[in-house]
Amino acid sequence: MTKIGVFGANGRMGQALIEAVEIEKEAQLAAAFVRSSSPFLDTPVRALQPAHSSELAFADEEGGVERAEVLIDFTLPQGMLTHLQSAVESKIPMVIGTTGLTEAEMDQLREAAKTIPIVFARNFSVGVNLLLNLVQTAATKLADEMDIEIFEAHHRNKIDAPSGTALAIGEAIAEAKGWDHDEVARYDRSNVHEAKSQDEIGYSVLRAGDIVGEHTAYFATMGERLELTHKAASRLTFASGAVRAAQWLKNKPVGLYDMQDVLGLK
Ligand SMILES: NC(=O)C1=CN([C@@H]2O[C@H](COP(=O)(O)OP(=O)(O)OC[C@H]3O[C@@H](n4cnc5c(N)ncnc54)[C@H](OP(=O)(O)O)[C@@H]3O)[C@@H](O)[C@H]2O)C=CC1
Ligand SMILES: O=C(O)C1=N[C@H](C(=O)O)C[C@H](O)C1
Repeated sequence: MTKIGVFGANGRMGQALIEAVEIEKEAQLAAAFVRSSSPFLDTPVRALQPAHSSELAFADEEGGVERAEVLIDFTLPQGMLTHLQSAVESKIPMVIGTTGLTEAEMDQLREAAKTIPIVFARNFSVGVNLLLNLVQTAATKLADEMDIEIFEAHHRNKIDAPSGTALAIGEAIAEAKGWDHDEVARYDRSNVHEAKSQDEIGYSVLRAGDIVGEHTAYFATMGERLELTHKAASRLTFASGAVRAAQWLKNKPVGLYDMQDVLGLK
């Protein structure tokens, strides 16, 4: 049995995580943390999740992390870093799915992984983690003159863009090509008045309605086009992956892992 603490428990992913823990027989919800200022503080988890089986109430994130054997964070970068500090102080392993981190914030995460075991992934679905391998195959096997573009679509409330997954796909392609991702990433063509070059990775973003998460990598040349697409139909997909990662991480040595480590895809 793995006792799990969820930060941002009232959020979209927080709610999906509570559901995923409930479904997993070998996991138990030890704490559902919200901000000190949250209107949900001290209200029963059942108020948001009527099917939840325990008497647990939403708890203040500023204390009590030691109730959990593994902590899970899908919040925002600033919140995640505060939660990470609590995890490090209490030496509790942490699964992190928060996206939109700057390089400096990533450095703090890497530093924390010298003290506690961490799984950090910008997408916890099995399909996307396989896609990261498939795009590397496409990038190395297809002819050099391919145009490479990445498209992502998400719900209207997503804040960061391009999505963490889109960037992970681009970074995987750049690695396979031997490119520096920062040098080849093209986020905006509105001021580029010239033809597309084959040594760049273009990104495009759509935000609309309730789209859970869709990603396509395009490899295109004259006469043919390969499109590799993943579509998530439910947040439970990511949440179940994160719970699986938490169970996997529980007894692992200190270090930084990703979902490909959890799934054995490396
Ligand atoms: N890696 C993956 O597979 C996936 C990653 N994500 C990522 O997860 C994150 C959350 O997404 P989602 O659930 O849709 O977002 P929501 O806005 O629904 O939830 C965010 C949660 O974080 C809390 N929060 C925000 N800021 C802080 C802070 N400074 N301190 C403490 N808590 C804070 C919010 O609390 P409050 O309500 O009080 O503001 C809320 O509970 C995003 O970064 C998203 O990209 C999402 C899906 C899959
Ligand atoms: O914010 C979301 O919703 C999602 N975020 C992740 C990302 O930025 O890639 C993963 C997933 O696509 C959903």
